[in-house]
Amino acid sequence: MSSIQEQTFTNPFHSFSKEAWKKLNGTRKHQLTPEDLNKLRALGEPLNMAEIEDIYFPLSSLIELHIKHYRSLHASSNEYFHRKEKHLPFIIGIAGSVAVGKSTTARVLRKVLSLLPGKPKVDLVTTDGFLFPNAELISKGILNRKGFPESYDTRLLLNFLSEMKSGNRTYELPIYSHLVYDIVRDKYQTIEQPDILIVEGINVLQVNSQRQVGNGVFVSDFFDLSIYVDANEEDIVNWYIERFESLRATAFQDSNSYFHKYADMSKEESHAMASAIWDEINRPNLHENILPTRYRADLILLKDAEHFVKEVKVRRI
Ligand SMILES: Nc1ncnc2c1ncn2[C@@H]1O[C@H](COP(=O)(O)OP(=O)(O)O)[C@@H](O)[C@H]1O
Ligand SMILES: CC(C)(COP(=O)(O)O)[C@@H](O)C(=O)NCCC(=O)O
Repeated sequence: MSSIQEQTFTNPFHSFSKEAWKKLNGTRKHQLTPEDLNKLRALGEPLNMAEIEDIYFPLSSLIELHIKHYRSLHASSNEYFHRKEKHLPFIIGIAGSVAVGKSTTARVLRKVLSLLPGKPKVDLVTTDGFLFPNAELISKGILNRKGFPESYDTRLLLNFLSEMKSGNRTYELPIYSHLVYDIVRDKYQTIEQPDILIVEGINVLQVNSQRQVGNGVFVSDFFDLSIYVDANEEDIVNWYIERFESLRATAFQDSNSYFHKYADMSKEESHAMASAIWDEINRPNLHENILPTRYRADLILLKDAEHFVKEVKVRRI
């Protein structure tokens, strides 16, 4: 008998080229305006209507199938247990590297899913709100480990998700500001009775370090569907460095920005600084904690060097 290390696994994913994927769209057509598109776009990401129609409309139709199945199972189990419980939110997890564009994927999905029949209420939560405040990271000596598993209050994240899946559907969550690079004091995001909840963050498919806080329960145990946003690492580093330079010229000029001290750097200095942050923090985190979670997802969106999805991998069911 071969050992686990020697065994090869059959690929459980079905791969679709962009061309094949967009043909799945069927007849679904949503109404999105140019203003909608502007609101969805993030710095440095050339999102366009074709990407939404070719990638996200078919994706929303697929998710609609999963939601129908989920609701029908809920109705059947209500009948079986002689209960009349209200449906619980359908929870979607979105993972991937820093700077890969998870937040844009999450925003676009929220928009297209909210246009589905019945106009479901879709809420979006980013796990940066579950980072410990800087003061706490500093006192633990781990400010330079921001984004690593130990920098998150995973217990709170698990508590939030288990409340959502227990029917307690209103919850106040902390908010993280990328501008001040910290949790915002005395400000909260209220999550109230969503039909669909999207949870986006680098850590959402991780299993190891959460063992001691979750009684063997992991964040992804609460997901009904999970997506990993993937790209070549070389492209992700370039996006990170280019974004840092664009932010230097814009957001860092704001005296409230944590990075304001870098506002007057030359382009070369800003490239060197972004590279150093990438090498010290984000690259090790990608290799140690994020990439190893990729094949735990139900669906992988693989992007090309221009940020457009070129391939979709779907776990066979
Ligand atoms: N230092 C910063 N100042 C202001 N905004 C930032 C900063 N760093 C990242 N952002 C913004 O925060 C959002 C999340 O970025 P990130 O966590 O890298 O995830 P992703 O790129 O996968 O969405 C992006 O829209 C990005 O433009
Ligand atoms: C807040 C982050 C950990 C990313 O969280 P995400 O919302 O992508 O889950 C990241 O943007 C970050 O701040 N990393 C630390 C190093 C850096 O400044 O890039």
